[in-house]
Amino acid sequence: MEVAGEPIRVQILSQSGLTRVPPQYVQPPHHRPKASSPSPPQTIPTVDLSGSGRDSVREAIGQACLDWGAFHVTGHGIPTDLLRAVKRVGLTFFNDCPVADKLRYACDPAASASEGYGSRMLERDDTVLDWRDYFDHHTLPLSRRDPTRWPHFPEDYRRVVAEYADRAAALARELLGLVSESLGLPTRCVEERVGEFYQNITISYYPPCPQPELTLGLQAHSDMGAVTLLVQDEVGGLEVLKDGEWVGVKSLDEDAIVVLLADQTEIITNGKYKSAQHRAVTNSSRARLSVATFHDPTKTVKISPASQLISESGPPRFREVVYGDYVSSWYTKGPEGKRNIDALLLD
Ligand SMILES: O=C(O)CCC(=O)C(=O)O
Ligand SMILES: [Fe+2]
Repeated sequence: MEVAGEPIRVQILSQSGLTRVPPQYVQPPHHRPKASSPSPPQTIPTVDLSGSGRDSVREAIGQACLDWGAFHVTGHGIPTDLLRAVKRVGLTFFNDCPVADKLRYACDPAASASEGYGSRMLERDDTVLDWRDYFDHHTLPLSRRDPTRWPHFPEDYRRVVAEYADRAAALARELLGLVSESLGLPTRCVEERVGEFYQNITISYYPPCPQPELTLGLQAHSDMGAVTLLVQDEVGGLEVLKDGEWVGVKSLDEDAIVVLLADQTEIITNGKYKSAQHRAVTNSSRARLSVATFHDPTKTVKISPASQLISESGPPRFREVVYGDYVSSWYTKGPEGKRNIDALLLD
């Protein structure tokens, strides 16, 4: 949707006081969120990384990966103040920066995952739009990191995002180590197959929506890389698919981080662990902010199941893929649940 050549932002729509969402944002009935179910909702598990002994932490991670592909971590060592700060700077940018200033950082609407302030996720313009604006930051490797392309306001924005990026990468490495060990693999097995992290941070802003029952903040997908860390505020709206049902992921206490296994980890583990399908729903009263940190392979890396997990009785389940080809397919075809990883399945 374009206004005078400038792609519109959902926040501007939301603030215009409309009472019905424009048709481009209306999901087909089978994609719409359900009214909350009366049964007590189950939720993703929590793993305390500072818990007693690596054996039990490894076991808890393994079980969470088998059952959900998504879990909260606490005791991870990233200071709560830094988690608070990364949400604060994001929210300040969206709430307090004048639109004209924000648009100085507009991302290139023709390129997928380009850095900056945007709203549309896919290149295709025939898909239903998400009720979301975002700011995407290229953070690792350091050769991609140029904080002058990030907001200048509030004044500690760039320092906070850079500091958080480094702490998140260290945590992602630790988690992939535990994932490897939980499958009986050497600690660095999954990390080595991923190679040097390509890390992006997307701060998503979901404005209040006049018709939350018709829209999605972010359509159902699994993340394409290796592992995603997600910091969310207390508003809530993230949902994970479990046994065919969408389950809400409430924010826990302030230092909890949501971990989502992504598609390349599913391939490397030969499908022993599945990537988590997730989406974001909207609400009519409160804007929501989340900070997603993606840890992906470099585009030239070839990803295939770890040889240690392959045997005569357990043949490879996925064919090898060059990660860059996977990314291109994801952005051109769209996620549609897990169609991109399903396309790699061997008989
Ligand atoms: O905002 C959220 O909770 C989900 C964000 C997400 O899934 C993504 O950016 O890939
Ligand atoms: Fe995601």
